[in-house]
Amino acid sequence: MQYTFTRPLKSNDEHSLLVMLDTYAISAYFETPNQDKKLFAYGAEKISNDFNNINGEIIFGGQQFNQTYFKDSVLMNGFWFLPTIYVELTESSLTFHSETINDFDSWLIKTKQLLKQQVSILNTQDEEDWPTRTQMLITDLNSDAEVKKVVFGRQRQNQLSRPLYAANLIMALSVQQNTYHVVLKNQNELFVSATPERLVKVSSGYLETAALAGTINRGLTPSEDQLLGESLLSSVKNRQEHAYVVHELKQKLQTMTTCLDVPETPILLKNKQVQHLYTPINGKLAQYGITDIMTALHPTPALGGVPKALALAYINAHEKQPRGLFASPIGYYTGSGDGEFAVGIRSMLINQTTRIATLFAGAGIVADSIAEEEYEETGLKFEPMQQLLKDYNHGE
Ligand SMILES: C=C(O[C@H]1C=CC=C(C(=O)O)[C@@H]1O)C(=O)O
Repeated sequence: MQYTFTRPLKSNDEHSLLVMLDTYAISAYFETPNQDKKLFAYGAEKISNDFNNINGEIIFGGQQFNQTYFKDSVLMNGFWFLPTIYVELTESSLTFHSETINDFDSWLIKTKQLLKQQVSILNTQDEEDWPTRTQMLITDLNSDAEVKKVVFGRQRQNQLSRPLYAANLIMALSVQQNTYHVVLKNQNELFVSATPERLVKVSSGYLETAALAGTINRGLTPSEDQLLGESLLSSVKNRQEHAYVVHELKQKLQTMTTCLDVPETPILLKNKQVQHLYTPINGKLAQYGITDIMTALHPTPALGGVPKALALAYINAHEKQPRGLFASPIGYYTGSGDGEFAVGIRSMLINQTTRIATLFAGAGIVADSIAEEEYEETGLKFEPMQQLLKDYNHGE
């Protein structure tokens, strides 16, 4: 971009940058799990619902899960934009990029006060028949040898008393450790995710992805937590669920990378509410850019199922609502083919006009899954966003 400069980070920069997100009709925020990078994007020079139709120095956004139309939403049907301004924070520095503004500090000074307005949840609606439908899926998996795994999703709607601010949400997200924090804003819609799952990161020809599938709750004490982790690592059902993901990532990436490193056994990745089986996978890319990898991998068997086509057909036919950006790539890519995409799970869509927050969760179902356990697991997976709606009032 025309104007770019870097300076040391000042103590209130981050706060001001967060508040600025709400003053633009279109904006985005992307924070990595180890917080080594925080990206802020403001305003749009170009917009498209298809990443194939937009390019530029850096593009932010998300792809819809599949072609199923998500009613009354622009964001959820695929939303990509080239920002007017973007800012990158590292631990100690700030880099500002803009096509039109050449004085960052006088732009930032226009920041309004952070507004703090209490929000309450007026009512909550769940898909109460989900365990029954999941039991039907388990029966189908046991009678149809061809379908091995389906990641079955559910949604929960919370009616809120008032609209929410992206800045307050992001501040309140800080309790969710070891996860990406992503917010995409378009007009009256906000998509928010505290996802532990990376789809892919590409940096100077080096690729990092991971298999993340297989879940158990966290313990109340360190020893209980360790026992739960050990039982997850030795669970045949969870190892199978996980192995499908590793196998497919390996297959897809073998022809697209060199020096592909796929560890034999998973380790544990611990979040606030759950712990997962996790296999980090790395490789070198000779000719492909990040969007090629995204297209090849999405949706992995951690979000769709095995075999992919049959699982997606099942999801389309049996989930109650389209997914939109749930379980889809969200993040950014650059003109040189680098970038990072997380997967939009542990997520919600907020419609500021209707004041409905729709929460999303899914679970990998295999033949020996137990419907009630999967219902509990998806309940835990709602928690990061359900908690966020409660914590919102206690934000800064
Ligand atoms: C689909 C979700 O999680 C996926 C990622 C990690 C573990 C999963 C599992 O154990 O089922 C899911 O495959 C979700 O959180 O909504």
